Amino acid sequence: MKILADENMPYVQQLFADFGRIETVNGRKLTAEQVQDADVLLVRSVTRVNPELLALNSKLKFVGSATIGTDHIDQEYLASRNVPFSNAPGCNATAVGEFAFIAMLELAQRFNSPLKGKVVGIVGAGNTGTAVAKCLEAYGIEVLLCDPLLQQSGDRREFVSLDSLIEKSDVISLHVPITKQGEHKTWYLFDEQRLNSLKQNTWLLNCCRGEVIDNRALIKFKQQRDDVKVVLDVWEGEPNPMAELVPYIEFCTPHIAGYSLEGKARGTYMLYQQLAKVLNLTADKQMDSLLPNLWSEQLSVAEMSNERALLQLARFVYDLRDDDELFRKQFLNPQGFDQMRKNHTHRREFSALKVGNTGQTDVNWLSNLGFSGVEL
Ligand SMILES: NC(=O)c1ccc[n+]([C@@H]2O[C@H](COP(=O)([O-])OP(=O)(O)OC[C@H]3O[C@@H](n4cnc5c(N)ncnc54)[C@H](O)[C@@H]3O)[C@@H](O)[C@H]2O)c1
Ligand SMILES: O=C(O)[C@H](O)[C@H](O)COP(=O)(O)O
Repeated sequence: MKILADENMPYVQQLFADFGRIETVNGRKLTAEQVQDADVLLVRSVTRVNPELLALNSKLKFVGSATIGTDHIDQEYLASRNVPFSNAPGCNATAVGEFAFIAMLELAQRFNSPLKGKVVGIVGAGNTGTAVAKCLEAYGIEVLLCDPLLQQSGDRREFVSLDSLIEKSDVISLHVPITKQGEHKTWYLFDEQRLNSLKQNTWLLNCCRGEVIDNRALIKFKQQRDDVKVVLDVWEGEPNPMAELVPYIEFCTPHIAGYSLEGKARGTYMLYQQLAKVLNLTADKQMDSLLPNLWSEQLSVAEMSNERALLQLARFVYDLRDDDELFRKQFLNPQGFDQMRKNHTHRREFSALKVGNTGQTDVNWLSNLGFSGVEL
């Protein structure tokens, strides 16, 4: 069996070698010729799986995408050909949640305006939106959720409309899939009009898909509204973000919010399990065996009395400033965006770090934030 896999998918050899012969490819440049004799195709978000890509292949038994998003997959077409498909829902949700939380702490530090006391609106309350809410609520931040689809489906949480969220939130974090049709379509959800409705000093973060914000409108808006601060992990027209937009953005990253080591491993592992199920193969490998040990270091936090201390702890895990600096240097280079993604040093999730308390202050809430807690 020939397994064609994106070269940026970790742990493919460890997990899939028993199932067949693995060939790794550049997912962005994948051609129909390369795919023609594959039995299994494992992709990431940069590969458009559509009739053109599969035109020469008549033996495909499974397509897997190690991602949450599925907008790059023509699922109807796969179904019409009876090719089973699976993505990896939730695989990197914790990574995105922690990324957005860290970005908010960075903004707070940069603008000397504490996160504590602000109201954060989350648009899209699925896996990643819920993961951000979990971090924020652990820290005692008020969270508003907008998700009309979940609301209609009977989700028992409290929801608000998008207009109300915009009106009440100091910070807005976007966590919707990209959809081009229907009542709740998200393509340019934040168009010129909606951007203009943001209240003074709003912070806007986009960690879902670039086209949820009209990036041209955002340039125009930022030219008038320096009070609004923006963090972008995703960009309209990736891998070529609009150069004029970058100077207006506080923290720029190349679509790596979900790039924790755990998140990527989980993505590959979920496909391993799905392929085994579809082809009736034995999946006896464990995900934990893939990951390096937790940090041997245990950080002792005698007290966590101010936001600066929390930011220091978060920076120990992931320093967003490094990725932002690199982005500004490299995004205009040919292949710059993709190179940054390919060479990204996967960060660990909060759970990889044990925090112990030698002081009197109660820091147990750090466990709710995701750190491995240790009582001392
Ligand atoms: N930057 C990254 O690295 C990264 C990582 C993971 C996911 N993503 C993107 O984030 C998206 C969301 O991921 P998720 O795991 O939270 O997905 P999810 O499916 O668990 O949740 C998305 C939620 O958005 C809601 N939604 C849809 N349209 C909406 C609208 N118009 N207004 C409000 N809510 C709406 C849905 O009802 C759903 O509950 C993915 O589809 C993917 O495109 C990006
Ligand atoms: O949808 C997702 O899961 C993310 O956008 C994903 O992390 C993107 O990473 P890629 O597949 O492009 O490596």
